[in-house]
Amino acid sequence: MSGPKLYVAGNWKMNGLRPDLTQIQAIRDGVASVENAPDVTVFPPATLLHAASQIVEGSLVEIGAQDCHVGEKGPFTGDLSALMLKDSGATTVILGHSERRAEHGETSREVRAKAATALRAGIKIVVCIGETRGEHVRGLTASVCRRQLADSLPDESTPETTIVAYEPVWAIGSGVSPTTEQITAVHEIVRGCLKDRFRETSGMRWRVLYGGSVSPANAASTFDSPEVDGVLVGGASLKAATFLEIITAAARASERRSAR
Ligand SMILES: O=C(CO)COP(=O)(O)O
Repeated sequence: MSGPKLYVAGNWKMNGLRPDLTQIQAIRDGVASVENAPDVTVFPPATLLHAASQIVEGSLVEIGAQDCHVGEKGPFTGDLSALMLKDSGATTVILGHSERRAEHGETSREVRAKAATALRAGIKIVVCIGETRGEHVRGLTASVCRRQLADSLPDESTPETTIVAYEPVWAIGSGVSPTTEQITAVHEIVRGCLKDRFRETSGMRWRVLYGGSVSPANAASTFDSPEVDGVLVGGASLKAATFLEIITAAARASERRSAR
């Protein structure tokens, strides 16, 4: 299988104070000793971006941010621009996370505009999509994901700059996750949309991540799906030891894949 290199992302959400930077150090050092390590990006809160970026400088680990403003600069009190994030050392930004869609009323249209701004600023993007429990139960998963993807991704997206994360809202922080087959089915839909939209032959160059209650206990089975190019981890990324177990599971999975 010759897909992209596996990718493990840790979304710290609104967690982390300066003493927690030791976790970033431990992740950096741990990744350096994992053979066939995946690409790893940690997304701490904005207050830690600069310090975290300095810690990972010259290492295999990158630092990302969790949101940006749609504008480049101006009178937007309390907001952060993509250029500011880049200036603090972030290489990537998560956009359209379901927590922002739900709590800040972010629409896919806004996500797409933010994504275009981030790409113009030279920042990579992780665009999140995923259905709610109600939509899942009503059999709307495929249509919701298709629509969110179409509306959230800017035309400027490329496989090098853009990652899609499928995060079913009902799986986030719940300890419940879809079966590997369910994840595979949605990722196939996502890849099909990417293939059609960007006129590619297979869609296999794009990274499609799974997120939602990923843990050391289920990471290996998640990577059993050849459609999974990586994971977006919330709670289990806060402690380096736990996050490194997931990173190691990704490394073993990439070895199994290349042996096929
Ligand atoms: O929302 C998530 C990552 O962006 C997933 O969070 P949990 O891993 O805590 O379920």
